[in-house]
Order: sequence, then C-alpha cells, then structure tokens
Amino acid sequence: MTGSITSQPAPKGSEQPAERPAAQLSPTTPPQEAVLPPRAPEAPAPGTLVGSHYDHCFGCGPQHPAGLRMTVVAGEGLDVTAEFTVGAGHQGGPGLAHGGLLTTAMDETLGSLNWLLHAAAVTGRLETDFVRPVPVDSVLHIRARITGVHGRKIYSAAEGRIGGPDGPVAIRAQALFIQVKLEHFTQHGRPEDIKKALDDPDLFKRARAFEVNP
Ligand SMILES: CCCCCCCC/C=C\CCCCCCCC(=O)SCCNC(=O)CCNC(=O)[C@H](O)C(C)(C)COP(=O)(O)OP(=O)(O)OC[C@H]1O[C@@H](n2cnc3c(N)ncnc32)[C@H](O)[C@@H]1OP(=O)(O)O
Repeated sequence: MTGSITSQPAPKGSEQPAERPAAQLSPTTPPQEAVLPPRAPEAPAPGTLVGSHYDHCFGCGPQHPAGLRMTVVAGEGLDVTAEFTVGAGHQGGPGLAHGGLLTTAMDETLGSLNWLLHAAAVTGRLETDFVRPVPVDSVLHIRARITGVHGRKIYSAAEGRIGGPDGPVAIRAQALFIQVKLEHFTQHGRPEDIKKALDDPDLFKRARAFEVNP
C-alpha cells in the first residue's frame, strides 16, 4: 500500500500549531439574533400527528415500499416526538442499525418541526453524534425542538433514546433548515413526479398554502 495520510512531514516552520481562533459556533447553532416564534395557527394540535408531507417520502411516506414510514406527533410548543423501530433491513454492522438510516430518522423528525411554523424548508446542514450502538429491534424514541429562527433559517436539535422515552441517549443531532418556495420542488424535481404531485389535489392544496402564507 502506498501513501499514508499520517506520513507526510510537517512543512518547515509549521511545527507550532497556529493560534486557534475564538471557538467558532457550528452553523447549526442559532445566532444571538434568532427568535422563537409562536406556533403557526395552521400547526397540528398538540398530541396529534404531524402527517406525511408526501406519500412517497422515504422518511414518512405511507406509500413508500421500503421507507421508514415514520409518524411524528406534535408537542405543546415548537417540539415533536417520533419513534423509529430498527428492523433487520436497517443493519449496518451485524445486528446493529446503520448510522445513515438513524440520521435519516433524525432528519425526518427535525424536518417535521417546520410544519409547526407552517414553513416549507429543506435540510441545509445536519450534524449527528452517534453516542451508542442501536441494536436491531430497538425503538428509537426521538424528541426534537426548534432552537431558533433567523430569516429563512430554522435551527433545530434532536435526541434519540433507546429502551424507552427516558432511556439512554443513542444519537444526537443539530440541523439548519432553509425555508424555500414551492419552485424549489417544481424547478428541481423529476418532472414526472412533480406532475403527479401537482395532480394530487390534497398535496397541491397543502403546497399552495405555503405560497399564500409563507
Ligand atoms: C409541486 C408539488 C410540490 C410539493 C411540495 C410538498 C411540500 C413539501 C414541503 C416540505 C418538504 C420537506 C422535505 C423534507 C425531507 C426531509 C428533509 C430533507 O432531506 S430535504 C433534502 C436535502 N436538502 C436539499 O436537497 C437542499 C439542497 N440545497 C439547496 O437547495 C440550497 O442550497 C438551499 C435551498 C438549502 C439554500 O440555497 P438558497 O440559494 O435558497 O439560499 P442561500 O443564500 O444559499 O442560503 C440561505 C442562507 O442559509 C445559509 N446556508 C445554506 N446552506 C448552508 C449550510 N449547508 N451550512 C450553513 N449555512 C448554510 C447561507 O449561508 C445563507 O445564509 P445567509 O442568509 O447569507 O446568512
């Protein structure tokens, strides 16, 4: 094997580490100017299902043949809860959940928070800490909350626990979602899927509502 990422000598004069800049905030941490707006009047009532935003979504779509089919419940404030049961088809290591799928479950749950603000938004950045392994057959109990809003930027955080809603934390995530207009989907999505979506009166009505009250 040739080449090693650790074998290069440091360039002359660079032995001393450069002075570190003041601790930088992650782009998923809300800035000081961020606010916590009230729930939108259209937000699902506390304790009710947030509902799938798209039948064919890998995370929440009830018609997706192999998706996670997650259901998310609105909390009292700018928060939600969700559960994801890790199946045999979600393995990474033998008997253990694949980290990418756990991240997807977090992404889906964090994304559903945006409905509480009645905002269509997409993931700009998602940071995940895998704290402990998650065995197949575990139920991941996820809690997520909006941590701040600044312009089009919606900041949020979540944690997933196993062995019960108050069990040990297995995964943590922080995200930055960016609010988008309907054109984000119509301009970039595969035309045949967009056409089908536009032909679906329920989805179309839901999507148009964002434009009227962005
Ligand atoms: C016809 C029917 C339609 C039906 C519709 C049904 C309703 C659906 C409703 C809701 C669906 C939600 C679906 C959820 C699914 C689960 C979540 C996902 O998996 S989403 C998929 C993965 N994500 C992407 O594919 C994004 C790809 N990226 C982009 O498209 C762009 O980069 C985008 C929109 C994120 C930003 O692009 P810009 O041109 O609009 O805006 P700029 O100016 O670049 O960014 C705005 C601000 O955000 C910061 N920003 C953007 N990305 C950042 C990043 N990665 N890290 C840090 N900051 C970032 C920028 O620095 C800027 O900040 P400063 O305003 O200048 O302060």
